[in-house]
Amino acid sequence: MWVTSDLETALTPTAIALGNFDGVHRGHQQVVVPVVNLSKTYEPLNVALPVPEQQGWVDDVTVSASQEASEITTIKDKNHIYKTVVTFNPHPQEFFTGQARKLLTPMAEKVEQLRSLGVEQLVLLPFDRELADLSPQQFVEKILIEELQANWISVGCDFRFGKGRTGTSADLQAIASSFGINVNTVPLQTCQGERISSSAIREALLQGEITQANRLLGRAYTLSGKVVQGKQLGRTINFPTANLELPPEKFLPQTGVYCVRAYASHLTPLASPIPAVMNIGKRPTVNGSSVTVEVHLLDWSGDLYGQTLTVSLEHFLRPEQKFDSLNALKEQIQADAAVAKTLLTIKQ
Ligand SMILES: Cc1cc2nc3c(=O)[nH]c(=O)nc-3n(C[C@H](O)[C@H](O)[C@H](O)COP(=O)(O)O)c2cc1C
Ligand SMILES: Nc1ncnc2c1ncn2[C@@H]1O[C@H](COP(=O)(O)OP(=O)(O)O)[C@@H](O)[C@H]1O
Repeated sequence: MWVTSDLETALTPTAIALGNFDGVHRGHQQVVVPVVNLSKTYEPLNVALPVPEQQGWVDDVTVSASQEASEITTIKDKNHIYKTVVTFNPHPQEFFTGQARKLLTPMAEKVEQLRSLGVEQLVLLPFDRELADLSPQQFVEKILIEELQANWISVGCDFRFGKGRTGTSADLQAIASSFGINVNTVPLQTCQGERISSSAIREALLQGEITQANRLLGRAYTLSGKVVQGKQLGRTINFPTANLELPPEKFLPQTGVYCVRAYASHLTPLASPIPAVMNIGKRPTVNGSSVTVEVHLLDWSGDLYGQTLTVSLEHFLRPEQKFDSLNALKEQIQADAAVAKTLLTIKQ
């Protein structure tokens, strides 16, 4: 997938899903998938082809700008409409409040999720004063049509854009149609009567309602990070734990103990996760001070330091407790592991 924050290097013409898409949840997927599924025979409305000078191909979860320039020219095809997600960076709310937001899908995870849906390009519009001041008409004309040569646009029905968030999805439809461009407006999606939204997923995660969060997401919530050193106490109680270093902006669920599946690409094919237990918390038993995320892989041993480990959350098991001794903690972790094995075996 091609990732760019520079409009001059965007691949055009485009079919665009427009929005913030934090979480890439089931509602977001309803907006993005029609773009991906757009018929291959769809005729481009225009064929102007500026050749990009910079590149940022992302073939795995790492966002980088290190690939070969020749790759762009290889796939550039004047009859091809690039299936594109256009989003804002930083999030407009972050720009206006100056406060960083915790994210369900930090950039690397968002890229991976969109890529797995079949998106070919992610355009990260730098959200600055100039962009914030564009009227809805100017935003559509300058950004979507002139710069990105949009042929087709998909948005959620609650999408707002342009100066002061004055533009609605109906305005987008009216403006775009004056240029002969169709807008697909997706109604709000619900799941068992509840609206699917990033806020509902955050709320469920904060309550430890993992099944509900996963249902709204359409997949299991994941945490992904590099394995770093801890206090090396785990091995002394026969429960070594891989300590995950997460992006600082990653949204964390309620603290406590979870039943998870662990994926490490260097160890197992992605299809074969390793059952595991995880603790998110301050570890009061050992007088820990900061929140850590630690994973013990069941019936497994090996060296994980420096590797990237991803865990998918399956069940919340219990809140974190302060035990009188390491031995008491060890007995509880044994019990947690037994419950996790049962839960994961039943589900498989
Ligand atoms: C499944 C599981 C459950 C845990 N539960 C608790 C707990 O209830 N209270 C606590 O203080 N620490 C808990 N921990 C964290 C341990 O205190 C921690 O893994 C141990 O101190 C070793 O950490 P280290 O190897 O990073 O030094 C748990 C860890 C795991 C893997
Ligand atoms: N089953 C396992 N689950 C997690 N880590 C394991 C396991 N077996 C071995 N390890 C290794 O042990 C390390 C954790 O040991 P631990 O004593 O808890 O040290 P630390 O405090 O540095 O995490 C992991 O980072 C990994 O390299």
